[in-house]
Amino acid sequence: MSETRDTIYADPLRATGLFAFDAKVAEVFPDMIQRSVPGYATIVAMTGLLAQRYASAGSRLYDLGCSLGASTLAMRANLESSDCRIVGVDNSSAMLARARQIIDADDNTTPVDLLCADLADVAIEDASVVVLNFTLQFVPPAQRDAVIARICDGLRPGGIMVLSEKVIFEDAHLDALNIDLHHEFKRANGYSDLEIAQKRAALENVLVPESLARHRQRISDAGFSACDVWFQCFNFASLIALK
Ligand SMILES: Nc1ncnc2c1ncn2[C@@H]1O[C@H](C[S@+](CC[C@H]([NH3+])C(=O)[O-])CC(=O)[O-])[C@@H](O)[C@H]1O
Ligand SMILES: O=C(O)C(=O)Cc1ccccc1
Repeated sequence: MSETRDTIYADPLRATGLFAFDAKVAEVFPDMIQRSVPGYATIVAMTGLLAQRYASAGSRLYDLGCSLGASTLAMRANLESSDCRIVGVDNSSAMLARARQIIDADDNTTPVDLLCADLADVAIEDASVVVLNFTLQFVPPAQRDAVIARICDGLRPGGIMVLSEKVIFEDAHLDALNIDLHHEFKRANGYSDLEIAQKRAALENVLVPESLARHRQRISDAGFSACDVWFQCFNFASLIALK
């Protein structure tokens, strides 16, 4: 299937207001995220391998902020444990409507429940794998401690959380360098300086990145026994946390 190209920020007249996961974004999302997030395809694919290793029989696997279900599909394709269910959660009805179509077209039979809800309100129960792939960065910072603590509480012992995020660097020079390298990555993927600047403005105070040290502290405070970065490219990183 050919992907619809993301031109949302190409025209100065069309750039209005804050970034939102509406129908226009849902339509171009696979192209947008692939051209905007270095390592995205690798992170999604490796999430499938992590799920294969950590899923336990009869447990639930959560994809929080599932968008079109990329991580859900990667986990579903790799699962070897019996009687698992995957629960995809997203608060964008436009994203979930498309996710439903994509998941129904997949011939794997592991059950997938899709919930249109705020991930902060969803019960996490009897989980072996919880994935937040570039989602916590959109949750208001004041809610983040409680979200990660509830995930830890809902995981079985031996379970895993995969947390992928845009991050900031404590050193101002490294921060500026990595932001610049990310913009170079977007330019190399065909985005113009105008598109990069307009999207950056739209994401201000909507996508709120934190440092890896902040994430590690929160994960430790929540009760996870171990955590570390398993992937990083510029200011995009993914951590695994073990219960
Ligand atoms: N509070 C919230 N509750 C539920 N969903 C939310 C919330 N806030 C934002 N979202 C949803 O989180 C998703 C973030 S995109 C995830 C990509 C996906 N994981 C992927 O691997 O393709 C990442 C990005 O676009 O940078 C969007 O679909 C939002 O609607
Ligand atoms: O495009 C960016 O600058 C990003 O930080 C990544 C991103 C990807 C998709 C939606 C929102 C942000």
